[in-house]
Amino acid sequence: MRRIVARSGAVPGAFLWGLTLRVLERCTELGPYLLAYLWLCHAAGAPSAPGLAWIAEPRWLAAALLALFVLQGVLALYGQRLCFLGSYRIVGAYRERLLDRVRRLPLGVLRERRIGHLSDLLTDDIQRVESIFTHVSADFVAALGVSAAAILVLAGIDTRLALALAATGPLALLVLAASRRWFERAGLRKHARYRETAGLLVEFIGGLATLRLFHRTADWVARLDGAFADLRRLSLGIEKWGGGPVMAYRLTLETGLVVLFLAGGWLAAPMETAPLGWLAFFLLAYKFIGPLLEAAEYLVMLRHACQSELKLEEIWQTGLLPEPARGAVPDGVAVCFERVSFAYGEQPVLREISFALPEGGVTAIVGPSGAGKSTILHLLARFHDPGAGAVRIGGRDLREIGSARLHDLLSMVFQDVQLFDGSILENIRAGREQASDAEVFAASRAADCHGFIEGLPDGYRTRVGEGGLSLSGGERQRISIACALLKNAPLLLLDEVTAAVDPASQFAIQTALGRLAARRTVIMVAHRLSTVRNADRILVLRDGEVVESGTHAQLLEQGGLYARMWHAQDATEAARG
Ligand SMILES: Nc1ncnc2c1ncn2[C@@H]1O[C@H](COP(=O)(O)OP(=O)(O)OP(=O)(O)O)[C@@H](O)[C@H]1O
Repeated sequence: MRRIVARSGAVPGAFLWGLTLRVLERCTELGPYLLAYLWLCHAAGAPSAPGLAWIAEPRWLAAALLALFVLQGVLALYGQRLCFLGSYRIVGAYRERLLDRVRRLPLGVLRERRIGHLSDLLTDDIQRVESIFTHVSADFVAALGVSAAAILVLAGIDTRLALALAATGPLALLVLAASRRWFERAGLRKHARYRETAGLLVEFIGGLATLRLFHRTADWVARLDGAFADLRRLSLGIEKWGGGPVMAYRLTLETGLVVLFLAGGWLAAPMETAPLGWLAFFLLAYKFIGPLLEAAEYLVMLRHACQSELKLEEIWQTGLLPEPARGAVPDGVAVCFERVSFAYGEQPVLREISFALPEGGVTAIVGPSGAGKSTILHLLARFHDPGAGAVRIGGRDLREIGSARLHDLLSMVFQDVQLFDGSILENIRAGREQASDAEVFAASRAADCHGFIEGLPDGYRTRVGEGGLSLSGGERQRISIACALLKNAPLLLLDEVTAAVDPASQFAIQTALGRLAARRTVIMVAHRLSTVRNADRILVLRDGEVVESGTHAQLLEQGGLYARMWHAQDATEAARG
């Protein structure tokens, strides 16, 4: 909770006041027992404490009880109000800062994280964290508070018996503390497995058609069954072992009553007012143990909420890219990689790679799968910063230019275009918010998507994305190209945009790209070499190094990797007819 308050930057004053009032409210529960005890002492003829003679008068006793209940009501009202107000203030500020953090996460990290996982974090997990403040913590602290007050009152009646009653408390706490770390680790293990299983499920559903065609569904179902069985085992383990320590805690606490009896017997005549004193003592003993047992239940809820907080903490621990206070202005968009190395975790992808691309024209990056082609585009768009070396645009290091200015300079079209939930018009206009309808239509015509959009029932107002119309890969790509055209950025990065579309769409996209490439600097990653033969220069990448560069004709003449890849693709396409 301290970490959440610190991350939120909110002042926890109201919340702490609320907590205090809630603790006081619960402490008033002891009042009737105390009054009854004092009254019984008086009735039994025990000498009453100075100033407590009024206890003999039933009307004063009734008035005291009434005052107590009114006080309890007032404390409950203000305590809850302040707790809720303070909680929502803290969690609201925390949520805002968290969203801001997510917004500033490196694009590479956002691409790696599954959307589902992030939205779970920002909805379910944050809600669980919210519940710590709004409900669980106040009840938990109030329960601890009333227990503490009860044991103090009991100590006032008889210190030795109070000590006997509380003797097992530390042991009970030890049981809980010992199990905490285990519970956390088990929770994180389950969380990791859950993420893997969710990922497998998404892959399975996405690739179901292909899997069926290749009769591979049975293997996948077996794999998924294994993952679910594992998840079930981990979940049961958590419930079993997570609940176990809480049971042990309750048992150890309740043993305090047994110790109390033994101590009572051993001390023989412990109190002058026995047996009335004994009666009051046992009633109050339950007010000590009862809330502590309640607290164990809140503790289970707290532990689940702590799991969620730990998951959210991952976001805070993910480093942000350093951003300059004022981004440097590059001189044009000539690109230069200077001895750039990059690794995903431990896996090196680019090794001291250097090349320079002049402004204007089309550069294609080709090479075998996994060579690091997309990674070059990702570094250029500053999804990540390089581990070593420098990526420059217009002579300035991207770290000096800063992400905001850099993103103004470039447009990127991916192979897997994600359109957001909204109309087609809004999706294209994302390229330039101020663009008029006429400019959007012009960009769509140039991207060769105006025709099919006009053919849709609601035209440009047709909704796409989640719950909307599903478009083909080629159609989505042309919309994305229209968006890039509208943005009119001088540097264009294309990541295998024609890899997964049919020849007709490929032709349409190529034509649109041709328009997009005019007057711009284009860097494209391509698998199909036929789509890059007209590029002004081609970089051939293998194992994270540039092994060849030149035009299509020059590279064919060199007879190296490019030439071999070209002939291999040529032969495949010829065989396909
Ligand atoms: N987010 C990531 N986390 C970990 N490894 C990654 C990540 N993205 C890519 N890689 C790995 O880095 C290597 C280079 O990936 P990259 O996508 O740059 O290659 P590529 O040449 O574009 O490959 P392809 O043509 O198959 O798309 C690959 O081995 C890939 O598995």
